[in-house]
Amino acid sequence: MSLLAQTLEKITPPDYNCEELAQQRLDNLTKPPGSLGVLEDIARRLAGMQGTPLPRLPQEKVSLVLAGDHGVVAEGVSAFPQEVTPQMVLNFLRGGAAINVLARRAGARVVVADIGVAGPVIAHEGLVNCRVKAGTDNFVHGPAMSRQEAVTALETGITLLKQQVKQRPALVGIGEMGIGNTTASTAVLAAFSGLPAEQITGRGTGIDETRRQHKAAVVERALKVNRPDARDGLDVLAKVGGLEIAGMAGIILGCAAEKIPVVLDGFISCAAALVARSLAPLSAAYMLASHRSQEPGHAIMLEMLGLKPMLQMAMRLGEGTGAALAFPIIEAAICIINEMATFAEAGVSQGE
Ligand SMILES: Cc1cc2ncn([C@H]3O[C@H](COP(=O)(O)O)[C@@H](O)[C@H]3O)c2cc1C
Ligand SMILES: O=C(O)c1cccnc1
Repeated sequence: MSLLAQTLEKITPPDYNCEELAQQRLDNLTKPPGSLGVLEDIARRLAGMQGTPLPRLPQEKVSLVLAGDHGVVAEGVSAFPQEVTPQMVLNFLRGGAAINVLARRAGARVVVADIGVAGPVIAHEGLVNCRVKAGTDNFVHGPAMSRQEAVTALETGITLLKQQVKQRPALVGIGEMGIGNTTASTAVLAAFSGLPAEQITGRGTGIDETRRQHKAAVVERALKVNRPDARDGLDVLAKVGGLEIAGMAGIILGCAAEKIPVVLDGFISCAAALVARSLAPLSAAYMLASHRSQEPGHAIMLEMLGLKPMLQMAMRLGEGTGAALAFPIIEAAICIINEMATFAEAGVSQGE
C-alpha cells in the first residue's frame, strides 16, 4: 500500500471519552464553568487527541516551513518577484525571519524544506531538500502539477513529519513561503466552496485594487480551464494547488494519523487543511486554528473547517507565524487543566 493510503487508513477519531473526562474536570476547577472560554476548548480537545483525560505538555515543538514556487506568478498576481522565495529560504536558515523570532520565543524548532522552489537555493546544512518539482506550472493554461506529483508532494509532507518529529507528546505548526501562493490558495478555496473568486480574492503581499481584480479574473480563468472536481481533493490540489500546499496537507494527514495536534496558520495553510479534510474528513479533529488573517477568504475557510481561531492580530504574513504565536496559548491550556485546584481541593463553595 502507498504511504498516502497507509496514512489515510491510520486516521481514527480522537478519544471522546477522554474529552468527556477532561470536560468534567474543567467544570470542577475553581472558576465558573466555561469561564476560561477557548482555553477550555483547547484543553478538552487535546485530551481527546492525546487519548488521556489530562493532556501533557509537548516534549517537542516544531514549526515546519515549506517553500514552493508558483507558475501563475507570470500573470502578475503578486507585489513581489519570484526570487524572493529562495531569498527568504536563506533568511529562514539564518534565523532572521519573523517565524524564527516567534518560534524562538515559543521554544520551538524551525525546520525549513524546499519542496518546490523554482530557482537554485544556496546550499545550507540546515535546509531539507525534498524538491518534487521546480515550481508548479502556470495553472491558467493547464494543471499546476500532475496527479502523481501531487501524491508525491503529499507523501513528502508525511515523511518530513515522521523524520522531524520524534518525541511525544509533540506540537506541530505549519507554515510556508512561496510568492504567488495566495492566488493558488484562493483557487483552492473557490474550487471547494463554489464561491465567486471576486468575493474571496485578497491583496496577498499588498497589491492594489486594480491588481486584486486582475488576480480574481486569473483565478476564474484557472477554474474554467481546469474544472477541478470539488469532491476529489487530489484533483483540486493537482490542478490549482501548489507543492508547499500539498506538503502541508501531507503534514496534517501525518499528524492526524499520529494523533499529534497540528496548528494551522493563515490563508495558505488553511487551503492545505481543506485538501487534507477532503482526503480524510477526520483529520479536521486534529487541527487547531491559531489566528484569523486579514485575507478575506480566511474566515470562510475556518468556517468550512469548523474551527474557531484563537487570535485576531490583523496579521497577513504566513511562514507559520500565527501558529508559533499560538504555541504558548496551547501550553497555557494544558497547564490550566493540570495545575488548577478543584472546588473540593481548595474548599471553595460551588454555585448552583
Ligand atoms: C519578504 C516576504 C516575506 C514573506 N513571508 C511570507 N510571505 C507571504 O507572502 C507570499 C504570498 O503572497 P502573494 O500571493 O501576494 O505573493 C507567501 O510567500 C507568503 O508566505 C512573504 C512575502 C514577502 C514579500
Ligand atoms: O494569511 C496568510 O497566511 C497570508 C496572507 C497574505 C500573504 N501571505 C500569507
